[in-house]
Amino acid sequence: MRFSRKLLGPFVGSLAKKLDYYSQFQPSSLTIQQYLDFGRIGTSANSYTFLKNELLVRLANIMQEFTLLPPKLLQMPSSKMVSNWYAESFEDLLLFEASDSSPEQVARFNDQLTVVLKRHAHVVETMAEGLIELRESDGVDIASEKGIQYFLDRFYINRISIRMLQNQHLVVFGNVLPESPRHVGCIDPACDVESVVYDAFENARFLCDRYYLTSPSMKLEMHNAVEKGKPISIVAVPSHLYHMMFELFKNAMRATVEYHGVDDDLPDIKVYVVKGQEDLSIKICDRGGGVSRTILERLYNYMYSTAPPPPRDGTQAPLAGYGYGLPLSRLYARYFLGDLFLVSMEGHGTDACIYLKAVPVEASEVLPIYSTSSRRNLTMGPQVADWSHHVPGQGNRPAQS
Ligand SMILES: Nc1ncnc2c1ncn2[C@@H]1O[C@H](COP(=O)(O)OP(=O)(O)OP(=O)(O)O)[C@@H](O)[C@H]1O
Repeated sequence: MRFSRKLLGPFVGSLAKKLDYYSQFQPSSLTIQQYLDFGRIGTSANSYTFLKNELLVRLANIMQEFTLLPPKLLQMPSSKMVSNWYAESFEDLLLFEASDSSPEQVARFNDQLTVVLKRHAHVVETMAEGLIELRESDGVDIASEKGIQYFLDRFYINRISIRMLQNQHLVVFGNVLPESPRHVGCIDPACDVESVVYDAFENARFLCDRYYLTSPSMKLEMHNAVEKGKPISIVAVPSHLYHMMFELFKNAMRATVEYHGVDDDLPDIKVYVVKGQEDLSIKICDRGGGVSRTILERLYNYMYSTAPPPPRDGTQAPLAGYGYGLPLSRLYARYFLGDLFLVSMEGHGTDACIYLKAVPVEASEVLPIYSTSSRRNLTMGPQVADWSHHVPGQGNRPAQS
């Protein structure tokens, strides 16, 4: 039975009850090693049994948080579309709740997963449109903006994790072909970091050349501190690493060309890749003029970009657009307990650093849990600052109660 969503709030009736039920459970974090082991020795029936429950749990946890977004944002056409997609997918997967794990059921489930993956393909852009619609219609107050920022980090990392589970199952046990015979699902047990770096650089350079008719070169240094002199490889999802590198290269190239001008000799982008016992570290250094500390704080904000907005008809792949490159890349890094941050010197350039866990048993999924604290953070107002400092241009104001 389909639940009617047109008349009431986002999630109503029996759907809301099922959401309440599944959101009581915490998502089960897996390590890359567990993904790998299961991909090698698991069976499709076991994978199906785990997934049909885990997907409902992960969806329910985030859908509950969705309902706590500012009502004005939930009323925007694009946000409504996204919430409908989630409700439809949750209902689609509920159909398998009580079913057995016969090969016919598993095949039906795999077909359903394909539909769900396709339905959610444009969630990021559509949610971004929802924010633009909100800004254009009404503006956003600081309390709401903080809550939205907190939600989007959780929403997108949840989405990354759900797609990981689905893709992994469909490649290992369904009809989707792996990228190479070496891959286990979407994981490469011997991901060649150098070739991912080159791939990302060349593709970013292609966009940069097309947009500015020039682009900086790259100087790459690799250092394997674990197996001296050997190429660096790690167990990783190459598409995630590629995504981060591509976004950081686009930013470094844009900053370099805009700071030096198209006619100048452009300074190289320097890249260092080091594999240690615990971390794989990558540093991308540009001389694109850097940013001030005030601006640096805002760069992970989903509502911040200095680039003109991308065309809405999708005609041309822009070099920069919604301002999602950095926040999303940081989520890809954090998803398996890595991190990404920028160090900048205004007037000179920026270093972007990525850290990934080099040991697959330590690379554990970071997943949002719907809880009292998440409810509070989503709905809380701005924090009252308890430090005294002079705000330029505002004079000395009486303390606010
Ligand atoms: N290396 C850098 N040097 C200087 N400024 C930077 C650098 N990296 C990012 N920025 C600034 O941060 C802003 C946000 O970057 P981000 O990658 O999140 O979004 P974007 O590049 O504007 O758009 P897109 O969504 O296409 O990535 C950029 O618009 C730019 O002003």
